This record gives sequence, C-alpha cells and structure tokens, in this order.
Amino acid sequence: MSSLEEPLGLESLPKLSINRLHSFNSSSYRPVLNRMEMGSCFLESNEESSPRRNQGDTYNNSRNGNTKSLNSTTAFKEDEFRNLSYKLISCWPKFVKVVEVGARDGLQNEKAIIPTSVKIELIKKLVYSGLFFVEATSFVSPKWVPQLADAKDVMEGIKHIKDARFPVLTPNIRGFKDAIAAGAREIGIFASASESFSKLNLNCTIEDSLSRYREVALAAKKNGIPIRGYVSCVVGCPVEGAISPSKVAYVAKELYDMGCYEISLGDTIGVGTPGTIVPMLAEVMSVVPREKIAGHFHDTYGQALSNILASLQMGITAVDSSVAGLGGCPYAKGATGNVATEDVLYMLNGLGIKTNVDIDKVMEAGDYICKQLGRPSGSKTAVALAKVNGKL
Ligand SMILES: CC(C)(COP(=O)([O-])OP(=O)([O-])OC[C@H]1O[C@@H](n2cnc3c(N)ncnc32)[C@H](O)[C@@H]1OP(=O)([O-])[O-])[C@@H](O)C(=O)NCCC(=O)NCCSC(=O)C[C@@](C)(O)CC(=O)[O-]
Repeated sequence: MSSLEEPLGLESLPKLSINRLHSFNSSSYRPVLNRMEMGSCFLESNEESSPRRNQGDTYNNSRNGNTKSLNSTTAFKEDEFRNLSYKLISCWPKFVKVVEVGARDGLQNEKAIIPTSVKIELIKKLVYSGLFFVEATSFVSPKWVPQLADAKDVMEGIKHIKDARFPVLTPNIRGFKDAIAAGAREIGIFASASESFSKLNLNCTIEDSLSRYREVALAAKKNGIPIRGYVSCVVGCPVEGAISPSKVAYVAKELYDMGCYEISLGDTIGVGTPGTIVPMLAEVMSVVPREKIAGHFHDTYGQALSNILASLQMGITAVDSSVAGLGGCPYAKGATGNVATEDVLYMLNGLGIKTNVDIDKVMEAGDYICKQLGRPSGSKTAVALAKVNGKL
C-alpha cells in the first residue's frame, strides 16, 4: 500500500521529457480542433490573422533584405488590430465560476495536523469572500490522508452556513455513506487518467475505481446529491510521464455518464502548458460538453495562469483554485499547490471577467491560514499587494 507519506518525487520524472510532453502538440490534433469549430478565435488568430505569423514574414523578408515587402505586406492595419483584439476578447466568458479547493486539496498534504477549528474558520472566511463553491474536506481513509480524519467535525462546524456549496470527496460507498451521515449535500468522485497514479491514490485500477464510482453515483442519485467528477494526471503522471488525451477523454466521459454535473480536469503535478492542455481539452470536449468541464491546474512550473487563459479561450468557464496556492502532490516531491485563488482573481479582474468574489477578503483568508501554517503565501498577487499596502 502506498500512502501520502511516501512521495515519489518530481526527480522520478525523466520519462516526462519536454519532447514527450510537446509531442501532444503535434499537427495530428489540429483536425480535431478544426472539426470542433471552437477555433472561431483560437484557431483563426493562430492560422489566419496572427500578428506573430506576420511578424515571422517580416523577419524573413528582412533577412532577405526585402524591406519594401516588409512595409507594404506585413504591417497590420488599424482595423485588423481592432478585429484581432475583438476576436480575443469576445472569446473570454463574462463570468467564471471559481471553485475553492484550499481547505481540502490545499491542506490534505500538510504533515502537522491542523486543528479542526482552524479549518472551519478558513472555510468561513472563504465563504465570506463570496466564494460559493468551497471544497470542505474528504471522507477518505484516515490511514491514507490523516490530515482529513476530522471530516465529520468539519462538516458539523459549517452546517449552519447556507449560502454556499461544500463538495466533499468520497472514494467509495463507505465514504459516501459517512459523508451523507455528516450532512454533506454534494460529493466529488475522483479517478485518474494514469493507471499508476490510480493505484497510488486509490489502491486500485482505473476500471475498479470507475465501478466503485458507479455504485456511489447510483446512491447519490437516489439521495438527490449532486456529484462533481475529477480526473487526475490529465497531461502528466509522476510515474508514467505523458498521458494521452484519449485516456483523459475516456475517464472524463465515464464520470460524465455516471451523472457528474461537472468534470474537473486536474494537472495534478503542474507539468502542463497550453501546448499540452489545449489538445487534451479538445479531446475531452469531443465527448463532454465544454460547459461541463472545469480546469484544475497546479502551478509547479508557473504555467497555471496560461493554462487557465487557454482554457477560457476554448470556452471553459469553471476554474479550481486554492487560497494562497496551498497544496501539493504527495506522489511528486516538489510539486506545488493549485494555482492561487488570489492570482486567478487578479487575472480575471484584469480581463473584465466577473466572479462575484472579493479578492481582498480572499487575501484575508490567505493571510489567516498562512499565519496558522507559519509560512508565506504562495500567491504572487497576495505577496505583491501586501507589499504595496505596506503589510510586508
Ligand atoms: C480508497 C481507499 C480507501 C482504498 O484504500 P484501501 O487500503 O485499498 O482500502 P480498504 O478497503 O482495504 O480499507 C482500508 C482501511 O480503510 C478504511 N476505509 C476504507 N474506505 C474508507 C473511507 N471512505 N473512509 C474511512 N475509512 C475507510 C477501511 O475500513 C479499512 O480500515 P481498517 O479495517 O484497516 O481499520 C484509499 O486509497 C483512500 O482513502 N484514498 C484516498 C486518497 C486521497 O484522498 N487522495 C487525495 C485526493 S485526490 C486529489 O487530491 C486529486 C484532485 C482531486 O485534487 C485532482 C488533481 O489535482 O489531480
């Protein structure tokens, strides 16, 4: 049995070479993109009217000494720029749903047991900021995740909060029953696109996990409980390296067919770039409606915001994030937490996208939990704004 105490280490990732990951960005995926006609902005800006493409022409012309051609054929006209910016901006949604995962995903790997009262206070502060979907805890084996052994008490402490939804993770029917008994009104089921990661995380094969979840989904349906589905390792696995988009699409579709109202696609170890995320999304979107898909990006390589932006351009409108960037992956030493909620909000605010979340209040929640954990925030935005406001 593997446990959260046995990290495998990012250093065991030689198989996940840049070349392997980039191989997913091959032209073989382009027909899929075209077929899906989602490129109204994404593809056209790449293929037809990309300034970069024209700049490329410019450099070639320049190298050939053909400066006349450079001025006459490559300069963008003003209205072309306007059209291009309109195409890009019109791709972004007006509203993005931010799902806060800090109290569960963010805290589950903490070695020192955090008092239940701190977890409850964190959740209250997150809800107070306007976050409506706040993952609260998991009903998993305490032998596997000792930090969340107090799931029942956490639920007890937040049961009076009405204006928010608190999904809790359940790995099997036992977890489901415990969650319902503790007052959970929404659950999450989590599978993996990597066979090795499934064994590490759930001690079973992908197929076995899916049959367990069919039982859970049936019970949830009978009880009128909404289910959120998660797929881990959507571009890379700490053991297997690169993961094929078709595997991700298969698991996502299975979860969707079980009745999950949303499928959260997790770059568990944060190795993705838009070069791998886009083809993976394209494949998943061919079997699950895009409005039912959420992005769950860890920020190990600093790529999470670019992955979110690329996802928005492909029509995704739900993003998971973790206050102060809390979290990590127990099976990949060095893998960092989810993208920080503060950083996501800062970017979305900058794009003019509404979230109904107050970034200042999220920063207060981040400040609170970071003080409790005795470490600085993992959010660049929180750190920068604290400096600007003279708090650092
Ligand atoms: C699935 C198991 C239980 C299989 O674990 P197992 O050892 O194969 O299960 P078992 O049936 O042999 O049971 C072992 C013991 O656990 C108990 N048990 C069994 N089930 C439960 C339960 N629900 N709640 C409480 N206790 C439970 C069971 O009763 C028994 O107790 P014992 O008899 O030894 O005293 C285990 O592997 C497990 O709990 N895994 C959860 C791991 C986990 O939570 N990982 C983190 C969440 S996933 C994630 O973070 C990724 C995500 C979603 O964020 C997206 C991304 O970034 O990729």
